[in-house]
Amino acid sequence: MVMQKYLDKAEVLIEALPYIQRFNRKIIVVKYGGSAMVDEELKRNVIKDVVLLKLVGFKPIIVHGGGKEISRWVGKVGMEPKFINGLRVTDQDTMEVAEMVLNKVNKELVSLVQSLGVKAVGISGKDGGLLKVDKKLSGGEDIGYVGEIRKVAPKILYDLLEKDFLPIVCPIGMDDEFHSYNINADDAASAIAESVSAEKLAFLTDIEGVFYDKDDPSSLISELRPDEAARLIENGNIGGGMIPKLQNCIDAINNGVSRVHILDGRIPHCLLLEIFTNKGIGTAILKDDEEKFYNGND
Ligand SMILES: Nc1ncnc2c1ncn2[C@@H]1O[C@H](COP(=O)(O)OP(=O)(O)O)[C@@H](O)[C@H]1O
Ligand SMILES: CC(=O)N[C@@H](CCC(=O)OP(=O)(O)O)C(=O)O
Repeated sequence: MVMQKYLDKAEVLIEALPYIQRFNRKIIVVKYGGSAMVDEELKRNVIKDVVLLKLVGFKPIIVHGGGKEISRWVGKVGMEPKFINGLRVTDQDTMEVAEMVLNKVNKELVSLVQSLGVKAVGISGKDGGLLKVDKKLSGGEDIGYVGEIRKVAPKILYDLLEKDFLPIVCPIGMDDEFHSYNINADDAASAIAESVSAEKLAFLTDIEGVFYDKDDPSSLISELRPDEAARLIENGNIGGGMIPKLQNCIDAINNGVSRVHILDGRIPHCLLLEIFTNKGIGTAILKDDEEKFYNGND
């Protein structure tokens, strides 16, 4: 019985080894969404996986959200959270709360990584001029201090990676006048992944992946090419926050990121399962010319 347990572990390791070799020294951007930060145990497990990726030689960068936590604090100070097309309407007061909360989440993640023995540095998109933004409108409507990323200056990330730090980025940027802007964390993650030509971009969210029918969990799609993903959006198969997420996946894959995944961050070790096993989980967005692994199953 005990022996079997170790044999199983050895099998897992043997399956993982080619992936460890293939991705050694490669950059993996992990977008860790607030919806997959529901409790401390879950957070610790997700961060443990990212730390492991670092220890076996990958170069992970975490880009995190915290939308739920921002809404909680906005409510605490007596304001009503408001969203238009998935983006938070961000007036001056909301911006202040959002920046405070995202910085708090950022440093909590830094503490977690450090507690697991890896050196981390938490920054926002303001640091080193990482994320330069313009004001973003939603369907022509002014939604306040919401940023559209115009330019990414990844030098700060390369410098941190070179010095062996794990960078943890929160989605706040600055415009040319040095005002702070709130950025959707999916936008920040894909822009950062593109700017460093990441090998992988993984979105950790609160659903198993992309469903063909948004109300039918048995309709999970394992692999999608950019044109298929665009068609799903056009045809109305996709709703809510999954629309900008999938659009970000398409943009990332069309702009130099080799592989993009949407994973259920609530599944223990979802990142490791996706990266180190042949089967994978969630939804992978493939390049146009990449062969599908699950031919016919979608
Ligand atoms: N076709 C679909 N497949 C999967 N999820 C979908 C689909 N259409 C809408 N959704 C919704 O999108 C949500 C994920 O987006 P969002 O809540 O913005 O995630 P996050 O907070 O992690 O960025 C899911 O929880 C789900 O309710
Ligand atoms: C402009 C905008 O909507 N910004 C987001 C930033 C945080 C975020 O995106 O967090 P999740 O990934 O957890 O959703 C917000 O204020 O909620």
